[in-house]
Amino acid sequence: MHDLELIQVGKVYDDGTTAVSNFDLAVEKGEFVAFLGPSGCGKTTTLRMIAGFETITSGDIIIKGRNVTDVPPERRPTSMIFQNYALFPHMNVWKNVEYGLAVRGIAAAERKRRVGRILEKLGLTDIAQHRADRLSGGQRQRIALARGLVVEPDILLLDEPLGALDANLRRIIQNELKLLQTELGITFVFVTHAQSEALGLSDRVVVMSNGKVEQISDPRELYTRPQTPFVAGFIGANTIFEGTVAAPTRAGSARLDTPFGPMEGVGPREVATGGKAIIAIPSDALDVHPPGWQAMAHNRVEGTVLSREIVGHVGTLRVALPGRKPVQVESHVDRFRDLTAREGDTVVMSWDPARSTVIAA
Ligand SMILES: Nc1ncnc2c1ncn2[C@@H]1O[C@H](COP(=O)(O)OP(=O)(O)OP(=O)(O)O)[C@@H](O)[C@H]1O
Repeated sequence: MHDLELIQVGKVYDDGTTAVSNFDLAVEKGEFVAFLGPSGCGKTTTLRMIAGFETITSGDIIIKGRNVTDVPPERRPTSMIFQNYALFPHMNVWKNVEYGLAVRGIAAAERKRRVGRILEKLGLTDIAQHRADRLSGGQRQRIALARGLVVEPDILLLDEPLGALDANLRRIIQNELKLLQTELGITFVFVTHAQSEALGLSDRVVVMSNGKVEQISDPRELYTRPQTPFVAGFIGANTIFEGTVAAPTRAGSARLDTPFGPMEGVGPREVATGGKAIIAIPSDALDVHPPGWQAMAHNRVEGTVLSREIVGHVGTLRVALPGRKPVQVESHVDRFRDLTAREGDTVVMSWDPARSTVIAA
């Protein structure tokens, strides 16, 4: 049995805005799933529908085998943590964390036991008597987390919980969050528009655009095998060429005719001969050679070096091609050492067909 299932879930707001359509997802117990996508794509709406704060217009939401579509938020086995934490400013930390238990009618002795335990787990015991509005962003975030966890939910829903923190604190709390999730074995559903956060923390990422699911994959597959043009453009730093499918050359791969010559890549999805398609190449899959390099007749593109930069361990080369935006090659600095090309030089870029993906456009 899944912890959470969304079956063809849709949401049309009263003013006619379609926020989410045909959303299908099944989440295992203990999984960490992130909803990732640009602003307005429907992430928060979906999370709020799971929590029960928003009604759904179509489909069903099943939690642990039970259809909760008509169950109010306080009777769902979920807890939600908001970006602004929504703490009671005048109450102390203990009271903030205890509140949800009191609302649920949990007896005083049990409340004391649970609050004490969760404050200890999150390192908040020493500030239990401090007022919430006198605390730092990191402390407030932990209190919000304690408040969500103290009710012992099956599913913790987190809406951009780290959005208000500075980069350093964000990293620290990301680590804590991941450790806590692994330790408690609770299912986490996390909304973010920060790609690194989604890819770094989750077991699976749901990429959304315009209220629709584009792809549900583990982070690695999202990087290496985008399934839609949107994902290819949104995740990582892919170079994308447009073309027409010349022939599915062999099982699982396809060849495209493009303005930059023939290109071959893995085509995990059905792509019809003669149809429009794109090929996506991760920036670190590109090899750079001197002009005149001819070892491959396909998957080779010639351009002019615009810039060459090394920051830490990463080398970046920007290469201009006629009639399109520059191509970015990223690589570990070691691979750049032997590269003599400088600004203005002609280079040939090539890549292994197995590392590029053909997607129907
Ligand atoms: N109460 C509402 N009434 C009408 N439209 C709404 C309402 N809330 C959200 N929307 C619209 O629904 C769409 C999805 O919004 P939602 O907040 O779910 O997106 P999001 O991906 O979470 O965005 P963000 O990252 O900016 O929070 C948007 O077009 C938004 O304007």
